Amino acid sequence: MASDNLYDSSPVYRMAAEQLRAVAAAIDLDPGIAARLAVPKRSLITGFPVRMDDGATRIFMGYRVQHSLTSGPSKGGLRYAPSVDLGEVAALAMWMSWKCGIMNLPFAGAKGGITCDPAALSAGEKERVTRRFTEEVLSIIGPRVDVMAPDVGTDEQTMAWIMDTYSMKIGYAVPEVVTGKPVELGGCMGRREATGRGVVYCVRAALDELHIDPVGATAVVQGFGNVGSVTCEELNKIGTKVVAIGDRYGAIRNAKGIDVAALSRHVNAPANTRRTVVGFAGADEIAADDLLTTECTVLVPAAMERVVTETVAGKLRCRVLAEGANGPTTPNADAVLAASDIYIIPDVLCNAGGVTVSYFEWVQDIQQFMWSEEDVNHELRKLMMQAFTRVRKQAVERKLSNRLAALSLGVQKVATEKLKRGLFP
Ligand SMILES: NC(=O)C1=CN([C@@H]2O[C@H](COP(=O)(O)OP(=O)(O)OC[C@H]3O[C@@H](n4cnc5c(N)ncnc54)[C@H](OP(=O)(O)O)[C@@H]3O)[C@@H](O)[C@H]2O)C=CC1
Ligand SMILES: O=C(O)CCC(=O)C(=O)O
Repeated sequence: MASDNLYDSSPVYRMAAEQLRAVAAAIDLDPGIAARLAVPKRSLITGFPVRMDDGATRIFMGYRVQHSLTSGPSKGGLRYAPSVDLGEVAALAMWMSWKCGIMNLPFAGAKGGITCDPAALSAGEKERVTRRFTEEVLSIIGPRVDVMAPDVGTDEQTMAWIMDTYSMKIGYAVPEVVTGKPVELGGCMGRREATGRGVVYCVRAALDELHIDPVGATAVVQGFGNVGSVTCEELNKIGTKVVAIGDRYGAIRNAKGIDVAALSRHVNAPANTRRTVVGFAGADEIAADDLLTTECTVLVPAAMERVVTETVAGKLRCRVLAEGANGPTTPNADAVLAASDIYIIPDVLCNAGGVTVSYFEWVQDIQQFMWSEEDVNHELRKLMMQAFTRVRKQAVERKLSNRLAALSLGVQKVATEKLKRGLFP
């Protein structure tokens, strides 16, 4: 039977909806609330024209999905990638709601995206795409409505263009309309590093629980962008060697440990136009398909969704799966992993450092009082470890997997707020 839910054509959205059904069953969620939470509050779809460098006009598809507005302004990143569609963005928005709930942040979930390959756009084209998209979503964003941040394919510069476009419309500077912007424009110290730092705080806590010394442990990381590269640096700081890293173009391996600083220089070298890890002299190239199944203590997917499939799950050779990316593990893979001794740190907890420091940034911009990086990192660690403890307590007391425990805390918080506001008279 054809579905009347227009998000359902996306496998990523179906995966998020399946997770929600599993949580609803596990915590005996009110069916009316469960049905409400399964569908985003509102979505804006826009096809908009941009003049390209060669003079041609190209139409881009952009999306902003606000999963909920119950808990405060909606919050979540903006993604530029070829895979972007309505369903992917809706799933990511739903996950943001649960993530903000787990972290006790006064936000609801949102996400946005533009279908494009950012590597194929010039800086000027990217700026025009960003500014035009901002104009298109102007009526549904704002510091008290919906606050964007970076995600795959976007960065501090993208946020600066959004802030500028919005501020020009309002007539004065509104730094709190986005987070993850340059520090010079009201950005927060440590926001760029926050997601990777949070991942490694969680890894450290998991290794402690498993009585594994991080010194001498090994890691494999998929993705060497914002989250992946900082995760590698932070893993090195706790004594864990990164033995394999991959990106869109391939993967590399060095059993003695990859020199992360040298790899960053290789990736950012002007001659490396694809900014890829491939070709790095300090490691051997391996088949991209072999990356996730390389033997290691900690595996960190930090790229895209649904990479740990049922087949891959059966071949994993790690002790800890730390989900830096959103949605890297499919529900079928979860079923396989449940029968293994792999310790999963689920995405909605593991990568929550980014939105947590975004919250600090929003607070600082509103108060016009900026914190030191030391204060930011101290508060980040405190909130991440409190959430980690809450999730583990829920898992142990309710006999749930870490994923169901984390999701159930997030879902329950949003559901309680909805019920208290009296949406079901
Ligand atoms: N930025 C943030 O603060 C947060 C990000 N996340 C999540 O973390 C993940 C990574 O985001 P972020 O680091 O910001 O994004 P970036 O754009 O900075 O980096 C993405 C990385 O993933 C790689 N990649 C893209 N597609 C593939 C693929 N098909 N196979 C292998 N590698 C691929 C990219 O390679 P290449 O450069 O070759 O394209 C790049 O190395 C996403 O799931 C995002 O939603 C979660 C919380 C916060
Ligand atoms: O920092 C933010 O507001 C959102 C980060 C994000 O997009 C995510 O956690 O997936």
